[in-house]
Amino acid sequence: MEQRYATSPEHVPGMDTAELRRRYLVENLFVDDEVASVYTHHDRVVLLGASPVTGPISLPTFPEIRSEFFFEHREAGIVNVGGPGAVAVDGTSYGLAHGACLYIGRGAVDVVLSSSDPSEPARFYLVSAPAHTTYPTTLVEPGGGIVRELGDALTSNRRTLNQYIHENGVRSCQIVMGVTTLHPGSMWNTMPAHTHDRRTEAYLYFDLAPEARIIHLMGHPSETRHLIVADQQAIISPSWSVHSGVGSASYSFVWAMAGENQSFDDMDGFAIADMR
Ligand SMILES: O=C(O)C(=O)C[C@H](O)C(=O)CO
Ligand SMILES: [Zn+2]
Repeated sequence: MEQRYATSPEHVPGMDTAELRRRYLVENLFVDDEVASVYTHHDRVVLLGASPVTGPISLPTFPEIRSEFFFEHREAGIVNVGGPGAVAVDGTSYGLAHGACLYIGRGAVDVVLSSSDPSEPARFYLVSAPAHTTYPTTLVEPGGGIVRELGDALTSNRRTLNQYIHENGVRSCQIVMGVTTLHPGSMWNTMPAHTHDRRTEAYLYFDLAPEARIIHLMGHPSETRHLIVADQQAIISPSWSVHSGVGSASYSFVWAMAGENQSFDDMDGFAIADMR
């Protein structure tokens, strides 16, 4: 499991492109028949990617989390960004279509990930945080949860948010998770941008054409930097960082948060005119 220690906004101005990418961009989450994992010390969030091709993958535990099994002290949300697949949790199988979300509560022992068709493998993206109690493992179908329409075609930011795991829906200890899909012709996500100093957030961009890229903005609003991001790559966004992007083609992204509270609207917005 790759370890990424926490950073502060004062570190960012001194970083070159390679260091920004090494600290905040997760490039290779999906390797056939493997589990890739990154532990960020921002709110102790774990990002994990699994792509079962030749057979099912049993979710391992990792020495870095000092747990007998992965969910001994943790919970997670999983979104499938690949072909259809299934996740079996202690013997109960949940089918995950492309874009579906599964919440797995603390205490699940045996988690097995599989693809329905090896020629179109599932790609399971998992975001996990420490959990103090157990909530029921629950599946949300693509397009489910609370739906919010934001932005306007005239400002190229019309988008639909599906809130899957949140305080008024599928319950969790810390994880808040959903998917945002840009409408045709709209390219800007999360603009106007915001921070939420009480939560770390991670984005995973998906359904982006292979040759297309996202220009993702990060950093303190008064000192932003950008990352050029390809399909199925993730961003770690510390609590002090804006997280917003513009695509060179249409795309969706999984957003997930953990931290002090689960209040989606607890954010501090910034007009673009005030950003640097
Ligand atoms: O398009 C958006 O705006 C988002 O999806 C915003 C994220 O959900 C987010 O940043 C939540 O804090
Ligand atoms: Zn946010």
